[in-house]
Amino acid sequence: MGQKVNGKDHITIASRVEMANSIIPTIDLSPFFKDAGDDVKKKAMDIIGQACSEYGFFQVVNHGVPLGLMSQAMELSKTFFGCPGLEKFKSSPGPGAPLPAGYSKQPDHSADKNEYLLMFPPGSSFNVFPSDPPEFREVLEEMFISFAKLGQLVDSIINECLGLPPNFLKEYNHDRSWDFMVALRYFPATETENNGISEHEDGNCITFVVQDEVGGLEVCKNGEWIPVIPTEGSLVVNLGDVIQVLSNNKFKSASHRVVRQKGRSRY
Ligand SMILES: O=C(O)CCC(=O)C(=O)O
Ligand SMILES: [Fe+2]
Repeated sequence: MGQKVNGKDHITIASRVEMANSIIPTIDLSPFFKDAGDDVKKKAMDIIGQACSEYGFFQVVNHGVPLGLMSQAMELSKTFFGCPGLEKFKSSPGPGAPLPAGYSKQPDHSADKNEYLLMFPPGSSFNVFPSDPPEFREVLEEMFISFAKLGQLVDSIINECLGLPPNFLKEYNHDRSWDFMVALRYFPATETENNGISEHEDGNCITFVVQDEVGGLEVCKNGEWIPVIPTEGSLVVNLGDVIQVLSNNKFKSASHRVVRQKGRSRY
């Protein structure tokens, strides 16, 4: 009997260690930007396919979004969210948008403790931009265009990983006018709670996340929460429900959440 208990304990500990060691895979996308051989691309696609089945999440480096632009957007975002509330509310959403484009703060009763600035594609009549910092709008618009390009590449990779007919996802997603981008600031945790965004799955195809060094994004795998460790310059790719359904559940739309740290905002 003693042995049986030991055996059981051993399995429990082993699986805990395995979970703690789980790392969301990082893939180098540079082969897709140059004339690399098909075998190099295939290797990258195999890892992406496996990450999509196992986690529904992966990270990418050499993704084509300029690193200088990413850090500039992050800095400007911190400057904007550091402005007084009255200033920020000058960019509150206008009427009629399907999502609140412009600046919003979660209401006090919400379990999610964050504020955000949401935008649709550059040129959308719904967009509302702050005038301060002055370069913010231009940088956000550039980021948007850069992410849209990366979105096309990732769509084509996922398309091939799933063995869908050529250009299936491109045609399926031909209307890009409802793509949106959000700059978020999560407030520091308090003594009693640390929820930034409650556990959820994204309902779209693909989400890209740039998180600062504070981190806090966690992905659920087999009931365990795996932190997505922030690495400078890398981007997180998160598959949503549409891909899970189109893949017949082969690829996951994983539950994820953001936990806040004490004493620091997270962007
Ligand atoms: O801020 C993050 O890391 C993730 C945000 C998120 O999950 C979402 O906006 O759907
Ligand atoms: Fe999400």
